Amino acid sequence: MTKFSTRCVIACLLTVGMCVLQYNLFLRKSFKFKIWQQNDDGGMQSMERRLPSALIVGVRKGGTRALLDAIGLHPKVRIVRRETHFFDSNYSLGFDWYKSQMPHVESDDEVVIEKTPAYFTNENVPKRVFDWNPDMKLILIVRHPVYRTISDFTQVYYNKLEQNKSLPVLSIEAFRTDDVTGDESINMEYKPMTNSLYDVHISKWLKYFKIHNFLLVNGDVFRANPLHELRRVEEFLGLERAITPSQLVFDYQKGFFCFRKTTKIRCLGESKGRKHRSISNDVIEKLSRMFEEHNQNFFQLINRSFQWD
Ligand SMILES: Nc1ncnc2c1ncn2[C@@H]1O[C@H](COP(=O)(O)OS(=O)(=O)O)[C@@H](OP(=O)(O)O)[C@H]1O
Repeated sequence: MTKFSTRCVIACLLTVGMCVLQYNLFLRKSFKFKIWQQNDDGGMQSMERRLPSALIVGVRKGGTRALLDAIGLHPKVRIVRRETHFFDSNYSLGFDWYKSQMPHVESDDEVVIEKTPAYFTNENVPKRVFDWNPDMKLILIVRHPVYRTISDFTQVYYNKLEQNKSLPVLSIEAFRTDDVTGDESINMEYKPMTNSLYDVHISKWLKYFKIHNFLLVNGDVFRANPLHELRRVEEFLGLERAITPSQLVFDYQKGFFCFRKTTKIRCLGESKGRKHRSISNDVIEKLSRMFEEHNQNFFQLINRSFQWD
């Protein structure tokens, strides 16, 4: 190659390099200084991640997954698909790790939201969340405690079945009998039962947060009429009403609502809404009696009541 053509190649490369640099600077300026990269579809995707400003903290089997998916229909909401378990199990991994789990955001008015139902019942979580962000928006979706317990028990039952372990019987696991008095009480070592003692768990949160940090979502109403509760969530998150009835599609076969973001309709997986283990009326009545006092305490703590008769 002659000296002249080498110079030409170098000049061309420099020009292309300058153009790429200018283009990047232009993108950063016009997209509020965020770093963008090309995604698989050829479009541009922001590389910025942001920690959540709202958490769905529970309750387990309350409808947390459906609520997360449904609020994710809102154009200004970015959801964290997997349960990060950051504030309970993965805290030692640090906030950089937590941030790496977050979705990409494109504008400052987007709300990032995460759900890990184990947060509600873990003793360490309230203080950790409060120390990090005392203004955190906390969403708690609760459900009739008796049916939540049966749902939790059903999940545990099928997990054990899959692992070829011995299968539990709810009436044996749920209660304890006092050797002296013969009185029966809740087995405080059995999680499907203790997870339903909402008063016990919310008390631990209220040592740090005020009740107005919480939005209480009625899981039984949400399941039958999601939009009713979604409007409350939109308001709580400071968002405009944007989720439309046409995005909530009832699937008659499943007996649940599915969610339409673009053209695709997404229903929840097999482990949600599966047939519950059959429980006798006697056991259901006993469960109701045992939860009654806890429910009343819970209503006092949250200044609201639910129809859980
Ligand atoms: N739209 C829609 N689709 C499917 N399932 C729905 C929906 N809305 C509410 N639910 C109820 O959600 C219950 C599961 O709750 P979670 O998602 O919180 O469970 S988990 O704790 O994450 O395992 C699940 O409980 P079970 O019916 O007992 O399985 C459902 O009743």
